Amino acid sequence: MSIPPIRLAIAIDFFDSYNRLPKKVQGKASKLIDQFKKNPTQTGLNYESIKNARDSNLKSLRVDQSYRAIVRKPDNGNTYLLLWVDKHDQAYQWAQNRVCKINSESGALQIVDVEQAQNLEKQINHNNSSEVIGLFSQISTRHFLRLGVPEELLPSVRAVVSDSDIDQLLLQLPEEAADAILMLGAGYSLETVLKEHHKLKSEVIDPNNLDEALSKDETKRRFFLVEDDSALQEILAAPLEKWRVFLHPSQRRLVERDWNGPVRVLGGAGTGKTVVAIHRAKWLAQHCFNQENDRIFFTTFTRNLAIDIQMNLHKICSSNIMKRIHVENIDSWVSNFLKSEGINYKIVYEEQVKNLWQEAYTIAPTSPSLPLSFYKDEWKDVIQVHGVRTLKDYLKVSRVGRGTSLKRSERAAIWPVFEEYRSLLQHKGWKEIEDALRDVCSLLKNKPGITLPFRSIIVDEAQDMSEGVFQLLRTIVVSNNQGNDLFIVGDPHQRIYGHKVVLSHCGIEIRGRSHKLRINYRTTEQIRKWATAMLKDIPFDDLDGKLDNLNDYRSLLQGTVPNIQGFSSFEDEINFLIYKLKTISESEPLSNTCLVLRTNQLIKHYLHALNEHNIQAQQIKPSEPDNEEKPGVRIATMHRVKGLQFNRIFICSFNYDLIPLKFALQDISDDTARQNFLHLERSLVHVAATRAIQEVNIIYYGKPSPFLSSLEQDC
Ligand SMILES: Nc1ncnc2c1ncn2[C@@H]1O[C@H](COP(=O)(O)OP(=O)(O)OP(=O)(O)O)[C@@H](O)[C@H]1O
Repeated sequence: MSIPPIRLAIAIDFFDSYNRLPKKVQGKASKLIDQFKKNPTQTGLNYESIKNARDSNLKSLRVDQSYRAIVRKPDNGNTYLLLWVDKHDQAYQWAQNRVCKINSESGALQIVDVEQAQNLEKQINHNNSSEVIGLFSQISTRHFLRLGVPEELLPSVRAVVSDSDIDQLLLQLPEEAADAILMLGAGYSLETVLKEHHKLKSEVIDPNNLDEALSKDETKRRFFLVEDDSALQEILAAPLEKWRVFLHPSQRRLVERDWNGPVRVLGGAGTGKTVVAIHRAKWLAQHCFNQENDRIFFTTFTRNLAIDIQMNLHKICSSNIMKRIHVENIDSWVSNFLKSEGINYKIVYEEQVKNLWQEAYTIAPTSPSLPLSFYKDEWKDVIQVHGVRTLKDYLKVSRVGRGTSLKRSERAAIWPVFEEYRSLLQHKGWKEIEDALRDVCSLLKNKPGITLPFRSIIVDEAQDMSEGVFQLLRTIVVSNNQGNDLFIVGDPHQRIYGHKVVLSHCGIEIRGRSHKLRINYRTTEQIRKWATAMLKDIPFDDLDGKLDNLNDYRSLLQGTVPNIQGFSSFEDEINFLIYKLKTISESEPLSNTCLVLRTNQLIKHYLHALNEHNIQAQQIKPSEPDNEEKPGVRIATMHRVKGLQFNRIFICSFNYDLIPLKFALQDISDDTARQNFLHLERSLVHVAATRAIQEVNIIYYGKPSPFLSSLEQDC
């Protein structure tokens, strides 16, 4: 008799439990999966019932004498689920408390720990008076189910009266429901939440149709449907990086669809923006732009980030798909493009033009009397942003956002300094990146015969890109009404280079296609909270002229609050640091720990001190990726750690004079520029802290940073 096709789906938790098995047992479990996959009804497989199971479909299978796998055997049909593997008693205990079933309203397949759900309800009720009306009393049971709340957790959801109840609840909800409850708790209307989760309409759900349930985005977050043996072997061979397979439904919805224009995705640190952008590139290359000459341009702010992206793309894309994805940071692409057109001027940055500014400043008038920093900011924020080339244009241009007002006569008086600076640049054969961007735009628009292969552009770290960059990207990928043209991800709270953009000013219309990611996958809730409190009361834009906030941003991981410790001298701080590093090195490689500092100068001091104490250290240099193979603690500036992650972060020398950087601040005379600088400094701390997976240490000597006192009330 021929066996009807078997379908096997493996739960995300199975892979975790599999990875914890001793190597020998893994081999046996892998053999069992193989057997099971071929024919789950064969006689060699002995399904054992589980005594006192809440879900009678859960059975155990023998891996060897001591270990058991837990599977869900269907009453009918041919879809089997592999759920867990563990030592005999632990596996049985796991199974006794769980039910694995289809949510009657959302249609997603869910695994619920019933005992934990009951304890949660008791705990929430215990904390609150029965007189208080639940936060979500207006919302019907059907709506909650539709948003993915399992039946077993409904009493807990009903009992919620405070934010801290929500925090407890989030840890037990399936992720789609956690996302929805987070939004409701943050004050979004039910309609908005239903719409965002594509649940405005109710569906007819067959609670026994596993195949239908497995096709839902929500189920794909926690079950891997085995369709291809080699993919499964690959997953079992190495600890699984979950982002490669299990996208959150809100991530998957952004990736796998045709968009009829530019898309903008915001999300706090660690919410998987880069992961989404990487999967999006793969999906586009596979499904939309799959002709021989089609290319997708994946760009980001720095060269290091581009290298990381390329490496991660390799993990999920075949070499054929990789051929169609071009990854390069924007400045490098601009420079290479100009070279390919025979234009060879040097593109220069702040450090290289310091002396030129000093020289141009010698001709500054005594009235109005303005410091050099004012000229540099005026150049960056007014003249370059608006592409001003003549005095006539400068007299007309809007200076919105600058704190010091200037009469027309004063503008005219200071103009020669800018002219001088430009002529010094010209004399050296140098240009700033903003001018280079304009040159590329004009070449693309005016020079016949230039054709670029890019059908679509993906932008990561969009918060650090200038309007000049977006104008260029818009020019490269001319809107041809075919959609899927631009996919932009970023987080204005992590802006550390100071460019603010309004996408619509660059011809990029994102209305109806702007989305947000809310669940932080990297860091613990305690660290996320601390890092977010650092930004309290600062208004942040949404890259398109409106405001964004982090009210509905949460982590589902728990840990300890950042440890803040002060010392009376540098030596004392170093002694503490050495003691901590030695302790850490007893249980894990120091390469998982990074020391983060405000300046390059400080890095030298710390490297020297570490060396004196025989602690191996690797500096993560500005223009090189971190070599993971090299042993030793990592050390980097706050700017350099952007986009990276480590188990433990030490932000060192968190001193009064260094954070914010006093010598840079005292140079700034313009009030608005000072405010902006302070915001950037806070964002730098936010970025540094959110690189940590597990632990953040803030250490200082002497007087602590003033940023710490503003946190005391919040954390
Ligand atoms: N669906 C997912 N499942 C499991 N882990 C995920 C998922 N999405 C992202 N992650 C993990 O979360 C971490 C952060 O992801 P990613 O770097 O994409 O976030 P991000 O929003 O770009 O972060 P940042 O803005 O802070 O640089 C990574 O370790 C990534 O592997």
